[in-house]
Amino acid sequence: MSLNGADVTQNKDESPTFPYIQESVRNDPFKVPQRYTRSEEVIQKSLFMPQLSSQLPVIDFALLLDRNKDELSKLDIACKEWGFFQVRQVDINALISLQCSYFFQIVNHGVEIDLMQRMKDAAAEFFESPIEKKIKYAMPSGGLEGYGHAPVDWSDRVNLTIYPTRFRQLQFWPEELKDIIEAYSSEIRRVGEQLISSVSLLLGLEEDVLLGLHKELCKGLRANYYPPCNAPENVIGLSSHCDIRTLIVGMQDDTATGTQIRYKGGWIPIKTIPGALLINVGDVIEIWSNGRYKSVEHRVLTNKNKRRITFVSFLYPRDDAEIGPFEHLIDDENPKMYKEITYGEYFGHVRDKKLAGKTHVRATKINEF
Ligand SMILES: O=C(O)CCC(=O)C(=O)O
Ligand SMILES: [Fe+2]
Repeated sequence: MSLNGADVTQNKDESPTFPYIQESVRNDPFKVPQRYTRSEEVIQKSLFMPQLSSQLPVIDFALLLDRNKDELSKLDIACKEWGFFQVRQVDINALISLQCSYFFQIVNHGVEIDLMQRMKDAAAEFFESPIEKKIKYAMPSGGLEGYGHAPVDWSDRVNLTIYPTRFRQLQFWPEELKDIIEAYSSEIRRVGEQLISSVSLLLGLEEDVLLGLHKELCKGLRANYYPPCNAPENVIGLSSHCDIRTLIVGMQDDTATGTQIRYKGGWIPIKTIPGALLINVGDVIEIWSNGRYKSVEHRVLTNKNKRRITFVSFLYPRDDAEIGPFEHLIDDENPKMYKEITYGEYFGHVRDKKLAGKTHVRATKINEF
């Protein structure tokens, strides 16, 4: 049975049950259906390295805009060694509670704390509203946009294309989120464009080259909702994956953690500074840079008592953009690692595949053909 495209099944007393995790938890907070239970091997324990997660590089956005050499080289190291970093807003109140070392790493990404909070509040209100209201925006089966759920992961989501505006599918935009999505996305696009320009300089190109190669900078927004789980050690909120885009600008939930990055064969939990934006390198930069910068595997675990909402803004090229490695980054020491492909071909190749660590970018590696 299908209601507005969403998969809906009937249970014994004929009331519909929706395949959304949040609804399942609402109906029975103690139940963890078998299909979400993952093996111990898949779940793999997290490494307890608090000193490492708090060292996630912090980039000073204002200095980056001034093309400050030290900050650019910090960005270079962040992209090379971590693939993940954070940019933060100056917020004196939050600073007071921080360790001293962070005082020297204050950055200013310029996105108003109030705007970020309004995005969080509006999305929380949407997710907490009755299913009958949310289902109006349900992602059709096989579709990519709208209010959906991960098939085997413990999360629901709203997924939307934001830019270029002609690609928008407004029927999937919750009415009450429209204005805030517009305001938030425009700010995040500004931050993303500046970061891509900085990466362009680091790769030895003029600052507008990388953006130009996108043909048009496209942007998607995903709000992830991770309901609490009675057996968090048995489920995964979002399976291990690398993002197939250029650059990803995330806004974490300051009230609960869960996101982890692959580090030396293990997993380390990420804890961002309140007000920070979390940035990660996607496959497209890995390919363009011939592997100098890596898109890092990450995953999300869930919490027993707390729900968690995160926002991920994906920046990526238009389908006809070429994404082969730059010639000047290929030499005897750095042989060409990936083959030329258009972004559309790359996306087509991965869109129907399951989330699975680094398998996607590996498929474009020269020696795997
Ligand atoms: O929720 C998060 O922090 C990460 C989500 C993520 O990796 C994604 O949506 O691709
Ligand atoms: Fe991701």
